[in-house]
Amino acid sequence: MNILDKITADKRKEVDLKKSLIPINQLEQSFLFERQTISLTERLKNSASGIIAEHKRRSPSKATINQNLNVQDVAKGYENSGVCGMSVLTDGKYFGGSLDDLILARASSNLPLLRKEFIIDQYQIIEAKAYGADVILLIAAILSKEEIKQFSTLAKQLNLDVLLEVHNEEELHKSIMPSIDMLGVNNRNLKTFEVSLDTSKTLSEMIPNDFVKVSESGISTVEAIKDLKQFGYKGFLIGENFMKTDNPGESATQFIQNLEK
Ligand SMILES: O=P(O)(O)OC[C@@H](O)[C@@H](O)c1c[nH]c2ccccc12
Repeated sequence: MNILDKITADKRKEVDLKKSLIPINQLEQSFLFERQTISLTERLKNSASGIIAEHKRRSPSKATINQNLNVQDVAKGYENSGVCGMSVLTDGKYFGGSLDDLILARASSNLPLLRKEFIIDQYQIIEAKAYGADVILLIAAILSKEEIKQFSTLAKQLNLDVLLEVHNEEELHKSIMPSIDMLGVNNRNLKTFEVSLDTSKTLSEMIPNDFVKVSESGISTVEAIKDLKQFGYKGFLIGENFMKTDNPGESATQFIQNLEK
């Protein structure tokens, strides 16, 4: 079993348990369920920097990135830095995140928020909305074409944007459909953790122009962004490079200043 198989097997158990504890109609009563969502896709189209900054304490590939920060401070810092959006890991077991992180980020910033989660059930999409997300992530490697269609259609009905993540050509081909807003290419192979920005570069020309292209993972320099922009990328998802510092918001501020020079 590779790590992605393990994560999804655990996730199924977690979601089944949650479903038995908190029914969907209870989630729909959250006051955040009625909130007007903000489109990350539109922001990225009109942004010079295109940075989406992530809150990530740890990951299967890195045991500790930063455990000492307060998610509200991170969210405020990111907002002040001028990033386009924030990604919040909500997986507990492998990434040390939670839905509380999402709600706290919502309470302390007006950025479009991406729920960074391994979505394998429609329940998690309703949950994302109930906890204040604006965008969901769908990972092609763990979903069938039919699931991608169903899940993205539900997200659109809830006014959530959809970022569909791929890592290779096969995943890309099964994912291209009108209910997707953004196509993210993960430079990290989630099965082996190998990282290469060449993945974004190679897949870029196969992505139709009507999707906003996002390059994810392993980005740590402004040069990398300038390079990826030549391949049509509009969005850049950065986690560790900011989170490994004492002040991620300040790091993002400096990064964006350097990008604009
Ligand atoms: O910390 P990095 O290398 O900048 O990566 C951020 C983000 O792309 C990464 O956390 C990520 C991309 N896709 C995912 C899917 C699940 C969990 C995490 C991820």
